[in-house]
Amino acid sequence: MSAPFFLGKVIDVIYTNPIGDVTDSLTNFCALLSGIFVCGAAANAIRIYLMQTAGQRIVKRLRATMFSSILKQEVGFFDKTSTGELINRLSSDTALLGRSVTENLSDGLRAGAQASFGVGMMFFVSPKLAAFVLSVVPPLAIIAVIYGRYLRKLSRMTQDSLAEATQLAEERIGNIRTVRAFGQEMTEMEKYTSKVDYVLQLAKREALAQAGFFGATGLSGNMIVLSVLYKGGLLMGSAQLTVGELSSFLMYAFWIGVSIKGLSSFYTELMKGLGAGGRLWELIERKPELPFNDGIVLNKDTFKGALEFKEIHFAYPTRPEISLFQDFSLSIPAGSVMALVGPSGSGKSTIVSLLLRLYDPISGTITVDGVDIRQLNPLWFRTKIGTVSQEPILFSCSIAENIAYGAEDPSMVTVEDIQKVAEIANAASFIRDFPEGFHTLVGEKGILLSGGQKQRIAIARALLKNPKILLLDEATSALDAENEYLVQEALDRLMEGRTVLIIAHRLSTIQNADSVAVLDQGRITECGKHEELLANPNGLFRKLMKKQAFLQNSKTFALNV
Ligand SMILES: Nc1ncnc2c1ncn2[C@@H]1O[C@H](COP(=O)(O)OP(=O)(O)OP(=O)(O)O)[C@@H](O)[C@H]1O
Repeated sequence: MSAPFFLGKVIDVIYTNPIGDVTDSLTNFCALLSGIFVCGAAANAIRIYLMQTAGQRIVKRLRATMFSSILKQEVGFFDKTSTGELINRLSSDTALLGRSVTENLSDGLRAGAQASFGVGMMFFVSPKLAAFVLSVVPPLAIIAVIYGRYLRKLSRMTQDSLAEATQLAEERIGNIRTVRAFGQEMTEMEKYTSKVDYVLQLAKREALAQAGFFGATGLSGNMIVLSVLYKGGLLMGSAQLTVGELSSFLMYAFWIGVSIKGLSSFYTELMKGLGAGGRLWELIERKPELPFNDGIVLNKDTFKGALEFKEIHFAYPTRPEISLFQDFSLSIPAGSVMALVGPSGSGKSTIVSLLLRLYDPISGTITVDGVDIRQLNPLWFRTKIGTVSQEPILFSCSIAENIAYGAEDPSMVTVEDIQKVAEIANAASFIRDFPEGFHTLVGEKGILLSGGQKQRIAIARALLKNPKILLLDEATSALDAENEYLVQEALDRLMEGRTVLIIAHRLSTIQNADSVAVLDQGRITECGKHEELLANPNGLFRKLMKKQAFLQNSKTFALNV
C-alpha cells in the first residue's frame, strides 16, 4: 500500500529537479520499493497458507461438532428430521460456510485492509479530494445492507431446497430395489428434477441480485477514479495539488476500486455462508430433550435386571393427539422370560423403545431393580440391554466388525471372542463358507446376507454384549425350516440367565415363556401362563391363538397345494 505514495514522491522528484540531481534519490526509492515488493509477496504467500489451513481446521471442527451434536439428539428428533437433510447440513452447508471462512475471508480481509489503508492514505495526501471522492460510500452501504439481507434469505432457502432434494435422492437410491420392483424410476426422476429445478430458480434469483450488486459496486469504483481525475485536475490547476500527489491519489483510488470488487465478493460469500450457517448453529446448539450421558450408575455386581412398568401413559411426540398407552403396567421378574403378544399396531415395539429410553412416557414410571430409569445414566443403562430386532440392521463393514459392535469397546474384542459367540449363535459355519470368512463385507444394512444369516449375526452381536436384559422382536417373516431351527436354537442360548421381554409371533416361543402378557387398547388385558390364558374362553389371547392356528394351517395348505 506504500507503493503509490513512494511512486508519487519519485514523480515529484523527477518533475521538480534537473535530471543529473535525481539519480541518487531515484536509486534509493527504487531499492526501497523493491524491498517493499519482496516483503509484500512473502506476506501474501504466508497469508494464503495460514488462512487456508485455519479455515479448513474450522470446517473440520464444525463437521465433527455437528456430527456429535446430531448423535446426541433424542430419537424423537430423528422422527421429525430426515436423514437426507442432516447429511446435507453436514456436507453442503458446512462446505459453504467453510468457503466463506477460507479463501473468501482471507481475500476479504486483504481487500478490507487495502481499502481502509487506501482511504487513510487518500486523506493523508489530500483531505479535500478524499472527502469529495468518498461521497459515494453512503449510498453503496445502504445497497449492501439490503442486498446482504436478501442474499442470506435466498441462501437459506437454497440450502433447504437442496436438503429436500438430497433427502429424496438418498431415500430412493437406498431403496433402489423397491423403486425398480414397482417400476417407478421415471416418476422418481421427475420428482428429483422438479426439486432441483426449484434450486435452479433460486440460483437465478441469486444471480440477478449479484449482477445488480456487482454492477453497482463496479460503477462506484470507476466513479471514484473519475471523480479523482475531475476534482484532482481542478485542484492541480489551482496549485493545491502536485502532479506527484495526484498520481499517488489516482493509484490509491484505483486500488480502492479493486478492493471494493474484492469486498463485494467477500460480502456475497459471507452472506451466503451466514444464511447456510443459521441452520448449522441451530443444530449444533440444540439441547437434546432426553439426557445423553447423565445420571446414576448402579453396581454391576448386584444388578439383576427386574423390570416394572407402572401406570404408563404415552403418545409419540409427532402424534401427541393419539394416546398409545393409558395406564400400562407390567412386571417382569429378574431372570424370567415374558412374551408380549397383541394385535398389530397395539404398541409392542413401542414398549421396547420406552425401555431403551428412546422416548420418555408422559406419566408413569419404568423401574429396573426398583430404580426409575430416568435417574439412570442412559449410556450406562443401554450397555445392560441387548436387542435383536425383526429386521436386524448391520453396518456396511465386515462380519467380524459387526459382531464386535456389541462390545462396549469394539477395539478390545479379540478374534477368539468373535468366533466363540458366532459359534454359539449358529453363525460360524455359514461365515466360514464365505471365501473371506469373518472378513466378508456385508454391504449396506447387511444387504449381501440372507434374513436368517443377519439374525444370527445380530444374535452373536447381542451375545458379545452379555446383557442382563434382553429385548427380542421375533421375526414375523417365515424362515425356511433349517434356518428357523438354527435361529431358534441360537435365541434359546442367548436367553439363558437373562431377563427377557420378547415380542412373540411363534407359538413355540409363547409356550416356552414363563408368562405371557396380552397388550390391547393401550394396556395389558391378560397376563399369565400360556395354558391359563388359553383357558379363558372370552379372552383376546385365545382369539389371537385361534387366528394364528388358522394362519399356520392355511400356510401348510398352500404348501401342500
Ligand atoms: N416413531 C413413531 N412416531 C409416531 N407414531 C409411531 C411411531 N412408531 C410407531 N408409531 C405408531 O404407534 C403405534 C404402535 O406401533 P408399534 O410399532 O409399537 O406397534 P406393534 O404392536 O409393534 O406393531 P406390529 O406388531 O405390527 O409390529 C402404531 O399405530 C404406529 O403407527
